[in-house]
Parts: sequence; C-alpha cells; structure tokens
Amino acid sequence: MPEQAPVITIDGPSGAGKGTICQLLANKLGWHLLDSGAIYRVLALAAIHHDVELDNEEALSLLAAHLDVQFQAGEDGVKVVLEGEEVSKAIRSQECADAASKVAALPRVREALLRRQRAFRDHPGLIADGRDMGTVVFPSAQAKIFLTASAEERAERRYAQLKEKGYDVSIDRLLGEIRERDERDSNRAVAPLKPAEDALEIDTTGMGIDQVLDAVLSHVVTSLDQPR
Ligand SMILES: Nc1ncnc2c1ncn2[C@@H]1O[C@H](COP(=O)(O)OP(=O)(O)OP(=O)(O)O)[C@@H](O)[C@H]1O
Ligand SMILES: Nc1ccn([C@@H]2O[C@H](COP(=O)(O)O)[C@@H](O)[C@H]2O)c(=O)n1
Repeated sequence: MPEQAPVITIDGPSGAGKGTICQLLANKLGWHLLDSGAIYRVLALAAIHHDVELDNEEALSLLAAHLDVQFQAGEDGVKVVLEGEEVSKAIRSQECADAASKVAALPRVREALLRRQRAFRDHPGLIADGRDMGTVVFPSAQAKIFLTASAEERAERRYAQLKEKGYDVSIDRLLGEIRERDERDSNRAVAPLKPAEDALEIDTTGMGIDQVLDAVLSHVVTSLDQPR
C-alpha cells in the first residue's frame, strides 16, 4: 500500500489569516489545498437554495452526504461550482458565513463531510485550512499550526479587505459578527475551534503576512524533518 501523503493543518478563527497563509504555502510547496470552510459555506448555500432550515440536522446531513460540489483549480484561483452553478462569490457573503457556522455545529453534518475532506489528501501533500483540521480531520498531520489574532485586528483586516472590494461596511458590525462566530465555533459540542495539543500556536496580532509565513515555514520545515 502506498504511503499516505503528508498533511499540514492550519486552524484558527475567522480573519486570522489561514486562507492567505495556506495559499502561499501551497504555492511554495506545490501541494494541494483544502479550504474546508468553503465546504461548510457551500452546504449552507445549498440549504438556503433548497429551503432547508439551518437547524434541521436530518435534512442537512442528507444534503451534506449528497452535496454536488466541485472545486476547479484554475489560473484565477479555485472556482466553486454547486449543482452546475458557479458560487465562488456567493459563498463569501456574510449571510453564508453565518449560516455555515450554524450548520457546522450539527454533529451529523460534520460526520457526513468527513470523508469528503479526507479525500483531498493526495501526493505530494496537502495544506488543510479550517477549524478542526488538526484535531479531528487529520489528527496524524505532520505539522499543525493554530493561527490567532485579536478580534479587533481580525475585524480591521476584514474591514480593509471588504473596503478594497468596494463594499460599504461598518467595523463595529464586523467585530460583532466575528465575536458571534468565534463564540459559536468555540462552544459547539463537536469539533470545537481549539488548537490540537501538538499544534504550534501563533498569535499574529501586529505581524505582517510575510512575518507569519516565515514563522509557519520554519515550523513546517522542522516538523517535516521529524519522522512521525
Ligand atoms: N498577518 C496579516 N496582516 C495583515 N492582514 C492580513 C494578515 N493575514 C491575513 N490578512 C488579511 O486579512 C484578511 C483575512 O485573511 P484570510 O481570509 O486569510 O483569513 P482566514 O483566517 O482565512 O478567515 P476565514 O476563516 O474567515 O476564511 C485578508 O484580506 C488578508 O489579506
Ligand atoms: N473545518 C471547518 C471549517 C469551517 N467551519 C465552519 O464554517 C464557517 C465558515 O468558515 P470560513 O473558514 O470559510 O470562514 C466557520 O465559521 C465554521 O463555523 C468549521 O466548522 N470547520
């Protein structure tokens, strides 16, 4: 049987910089990328499209098991296609983020999405971005990182990102939404947002992207050198 491909997990709360660092790392190493949050967002969008209540665990777990979604890697990043329709932009809305964190709190939904996430593990390696990558989905990962930053700084990052895209947003509202999502993700009964025991925690408050990438790379290089 061929040896399993190595995995690097990067978990943490919203706006900590996981997506940014995972993409840079995947480009640098030439590894595959799993944006697990996108899967929860697509499921939430599918639920909205099909008028499924966001607390209907039975219907949502069925929808999750049969979710018709494709992630198509291209020149401009990853195109997300749900039931034949491109939803790359739609899943980034605040409504979807909020709905994703509600459906993600349901144990049977998480169970139904486990195999789909693990299927991303392929040679030469996988960078996995999420909340429970190091604790639940890939507990045997070669390197685990937990990125954080103060809620205020994460709100400022999100504010700058949305402003640049031309959205008129309020920083107080963004801070409120971040706190609410942190609270729900951290206190759910299954796979709560928390660092794996063997993860390196990096508080990125006040750190630039290059500085964070250097710290992550240094941990990755050391960890990949150590046999597990
Ligand atoms: N260290 C940093 N310093 C300044 N800005 C940053 C830093 N890291 C990320 N950013 C910016 O913050 C915004 C959010 O980053 P990113 O999308 O990577 O966060 P995330 O942790 O993946 O969030 P989510 O879980 O909600 O998808 C982006 O605009 C990104 O460019
Ligand atoms: N492994 C994961 C990834 C995400 N979630 C939930 O989805 C929401 C959206 O995630 P983003 O990373 O795209 O912002 C997030 O708030 C979580 O509730 C998860 O539970 N597990």
